[in-house]
Amino acid sequence: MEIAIIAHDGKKADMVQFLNKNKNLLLRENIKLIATGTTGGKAEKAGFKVRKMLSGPMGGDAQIAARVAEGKTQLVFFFKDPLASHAHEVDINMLIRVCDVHNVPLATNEATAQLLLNAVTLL
Ligand SMILES: O=C(CO)COP(=O)(O)O
Repeated sequence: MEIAIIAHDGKKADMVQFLNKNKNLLLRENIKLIATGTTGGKAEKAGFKVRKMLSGPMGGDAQIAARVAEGKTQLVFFFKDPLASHAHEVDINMLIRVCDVHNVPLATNEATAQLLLNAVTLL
């Protein structure tokens, strides 16, 4: 299963904490992580193997949306910062829309991500 991880700057520390908390599951061989550039770099530093796309503002969200549309990414954890504005808001909304179009589970906060990941452990 390919899982995309994305975090806005104000949520990157939370994402790393979430990844570490769920390390046992996320390091399983059948789980592949992809990420927007900077988020992926942080995850790598924490010891995760991650396929990195471009940074979000440079098109990384759009690249992940394309993988969702192509059926390559099955789950998206997107820790959005609702208190910041983003130059690439259209890309962010496009990724959310593409997940809805293709019925791909998308968590936009940590609590939802944890619930989804708990469900993955039951698969
Ligand atoms: O901007 C982002 C998502 O919209 C995240 O991108 P980075 O992981 O490259 O910071």
